[in-house]
Amino acid sequence: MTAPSPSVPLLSARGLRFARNDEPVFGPLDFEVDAGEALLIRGDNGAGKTTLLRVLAGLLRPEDGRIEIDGHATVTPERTRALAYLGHLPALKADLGALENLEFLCGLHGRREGQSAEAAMRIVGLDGYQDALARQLSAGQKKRLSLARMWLSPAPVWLLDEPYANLDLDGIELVNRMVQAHLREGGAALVTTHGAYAAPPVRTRELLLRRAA
Ligand SMILES: Nc1ncnc2c1ncn2[C@@H]1O[C@H](COP(=O)(O)OP(=O)(O)OP(=O)(O)O)[C@@H](O)[C@H]1O
Repeated sequence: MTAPSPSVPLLSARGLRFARNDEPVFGPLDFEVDAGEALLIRGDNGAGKTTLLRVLAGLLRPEDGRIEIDGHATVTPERTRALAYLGHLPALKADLGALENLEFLCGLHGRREGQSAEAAMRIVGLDGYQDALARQLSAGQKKRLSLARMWLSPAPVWLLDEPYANLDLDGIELVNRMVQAHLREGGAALVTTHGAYAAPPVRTRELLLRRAA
C-alpha cells in the first residue's frame, strides 16, 4: 500500500445524494477522509448509514454527486479495488471451510502484501478453525472471519458497517487494533455506528446522518 500525498484526501465525496423512488434517503453530502483517519458515520436507525456505505462500495448508484479516491474521480470497478466492504451479512461461502473462504476471496480481490490467510486467522482468534465450514461458525466467529478477509484485502479504504455487532469485548478490542494497524499503514476506515458502541481510538472525523424529512 502506498500512502497518498497528504494534501489530497484518500476518499472524498461531493454533493453525494441518494434517493429511492424519488424519496430522498440522504444528501447532498460533502465529506472526506485522509490516509490515517477514520470517519465515524453516526445516525439513528434508518438514517441511511448502510445505504451510504453501499453507495460508496458501488453496490447502489447515487442519484447525484462525485466520489474521488486519492484525488481521482472513480467509476465503480476502480473504486471496488480501492475499497473493502464489511456489511451486515458475512460475505462467506457457507459450504467452504474458513481458510478456503479466505483463499477464495484473496483470489477474487487480491491480497495485502506479505500476509497469509493462516496468519490472518490467528490475528482474529480463529486458530484451530481453519477447516470448519463457514456455516458451522457462530455469528461472532463469522464476523471474525470477515475481519480476517478485511485484513487480507489490499484495498486502502475500509467500509465497516457496524463492525462491533455480534462481538464480545475481546472482539471489540480486536476491531480497534485492526483499524489502528490499518490506519498506521496509510489506510482509512469509514465506520458506521449508532453512537452507543465503541469507536476506534484513532484520528477521527464525524459525519452525522439524519433521516430525510
Ligand atoms: N432494500 C431496501 N429497499 C427499500 N428501502 C430500503 C432498503 N434498505 C433500506 N431502506 C430504507 O432506506 C432508509 C435507510 O436505511 P439504512 O439501512 O441505510 O439505514 P441505517 O442508518 O443503516 O439504519 P440502521 O441503524 O437501522 O442499520 C430506511 O428508511 C430504510 O427503510
